[in-house]
Amino acid sequence: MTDASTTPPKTPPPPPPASLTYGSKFAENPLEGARFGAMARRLPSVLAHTARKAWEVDKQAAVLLLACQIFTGIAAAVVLATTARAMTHILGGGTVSERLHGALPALVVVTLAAGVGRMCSLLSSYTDGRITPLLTTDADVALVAAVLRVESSAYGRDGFADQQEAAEIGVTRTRLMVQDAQRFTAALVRMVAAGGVITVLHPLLLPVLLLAVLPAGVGAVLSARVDYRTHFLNLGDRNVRAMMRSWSTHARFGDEVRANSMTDYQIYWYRALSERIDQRTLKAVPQMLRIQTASSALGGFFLMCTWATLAGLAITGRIALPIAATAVVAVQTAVAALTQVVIQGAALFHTSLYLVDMRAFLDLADELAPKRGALTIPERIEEIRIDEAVYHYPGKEEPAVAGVSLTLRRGEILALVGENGSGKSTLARLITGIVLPDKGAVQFDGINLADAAPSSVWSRTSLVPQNFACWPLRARENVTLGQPRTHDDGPVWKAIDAVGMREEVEKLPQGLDTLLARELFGGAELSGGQWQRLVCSRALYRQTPIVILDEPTSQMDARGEHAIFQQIKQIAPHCMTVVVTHQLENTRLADRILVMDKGRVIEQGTYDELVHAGGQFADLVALAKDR
Ligand SMILES: Nc1ncnc2c1ncn2[C@@H]1O[C@H](COP(=O)(O)OP(=O)(O)OP(=O)(O)O)[C@@H](O)[C@H]1O
Repeated sequence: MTDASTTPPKTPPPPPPASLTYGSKFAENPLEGARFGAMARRLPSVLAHTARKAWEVDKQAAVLLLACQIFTGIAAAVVLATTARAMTHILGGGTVSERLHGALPALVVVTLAAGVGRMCSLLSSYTDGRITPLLTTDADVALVAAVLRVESSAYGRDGFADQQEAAEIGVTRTRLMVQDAQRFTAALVRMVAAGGVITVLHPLLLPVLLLAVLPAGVGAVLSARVDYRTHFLNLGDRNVRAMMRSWSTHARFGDEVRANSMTDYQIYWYRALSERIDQRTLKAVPQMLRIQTASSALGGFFLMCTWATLAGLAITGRIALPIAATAVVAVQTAVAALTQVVIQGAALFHTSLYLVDMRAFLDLADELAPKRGALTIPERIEEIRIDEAVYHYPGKEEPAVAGVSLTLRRGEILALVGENGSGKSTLARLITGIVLPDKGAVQFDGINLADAAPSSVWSRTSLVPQNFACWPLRARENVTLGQPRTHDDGPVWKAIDAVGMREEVEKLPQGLDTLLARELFGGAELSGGQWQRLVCSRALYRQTPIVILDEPTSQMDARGEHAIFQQIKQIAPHCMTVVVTHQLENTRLADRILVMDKGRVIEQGTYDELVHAGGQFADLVALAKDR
């Protein structure tokens, strides 16, 4: 028996993942309100786009694909027309052997034409196999390049991540683009051929036949709409789920997850989010069933009407028996082709929706690419000047940097200090030209960064960011990344020596050639501090006139930190150095310290001046000592 008063309270269940809904101008599903006609009108442009893309990546295969489509149509027409001739003989007068003998040439032609048709279909699959991987890579690379080229501020823009996720689906769908287009045009060509033959046999058959297939077309388009709507509603959740999956299953964060007993919650969270996505998907299933049942029933009814019309025409003697027999084959061919036209047309339309998302994202990325000037920053820079710079992050009311002015000269070391969120990293980003101020200006030797080519600006800067990437590349590339000079390892070792990492790198299984990713075959892993030293060595290797170090030694031991600050002193005369740090003792080496608060500079001076000034800096130094 348990005493209720001593039973520990039951832990409440964890909250479900936050429900993510669009609340922005991207909240509009482009399909809402789109009509059947508008969708049908889109198909030619999708076909033209596919053909253009196929032509760009493999001209030979594109021509072969086109030829196959034309020959498929010709073969289908020949099969049907020649079947009519064969039927005339088979159902005509004479003995069986005489009738067969008469029909033989036509039957040979039918067999040959059918063989050509089959051959064309095989060749089409072959060309699709040649074109599709190239097209997919093209789309994938275009997407990665577009994301890499946008202004950094775009990442924080409303809806950017979701639009990127939608575009990613577009890349996946590119795999189906050629196949859908090829199947659609093959069916269209077969349908035109069969339709032509049927019209020649009797003009009444074609309209009845069209009625039989139209419901399937409408059904397929409606299904595509339901499917896309589900996809659209799930977009935000899927985006977060993908991020969560990548973080929670990454080896690098494995310890944090386990030792903080996050595992069960993460699984619960992941499952809960997946179930929410599933619920939306499952909601669409009965809708799909209703659409398909209605379209099949209607289509079946009209098909019966077609057969009844044909029977009526034959019974009343308005078409001869051999013609009626040919019409049976032609109707069957046309029904199959028409069904394929509508199904493949809907599939193509469906794929086009995702391709439109991809195109829209690429256009957006284009729009968000730097629109700065083309001026070149000289190799040697004497002065950085910031005039009343203000910067707001998208969606934030308070500016992260609220009117900062400063001048930094060659040979100077500037330290930025202040409490969390005071705007130090943002000011460092402004100095590096990663973001441009909303108001005011940042100038390198009189050149406003808004007028300079970004690549020219960044070829003059080295940045050790607060959160750096541990690139799964070889040790050498981790130093030279962004500035590869692989013909000689001398400068690489010099940079590695400068951060005191030679021994560790030499001990790696393949030295500089070691892949720094434990999770990949043959890879090795560094400690947090060793990674940070390597990132600092990259900044030293670049030998640029501007060096920005945002908490560069936060993970280092005393020896590492000492080595880095020695290096900073050593390179300082040749460049302008900005160090963001919370280790106030380290600011002693700075020529000037800027103390930031709420995006403003509230104090500045040398260490000795500030420590005796009785301001925030002195307070922070006192707090650091009072531990
Ligand atoms: N990418 C971002 N998007 C939106 N707001 C941001 C972003 N980065 C920073 N901020 C906001 O800008 C303000 C200044 O941030 P910043 O990173 O410059 O501060 P900091 O002084 O470097 O802080 P810390 O000492 O914690 O590194 C903060 O209020 C922060 O929330």
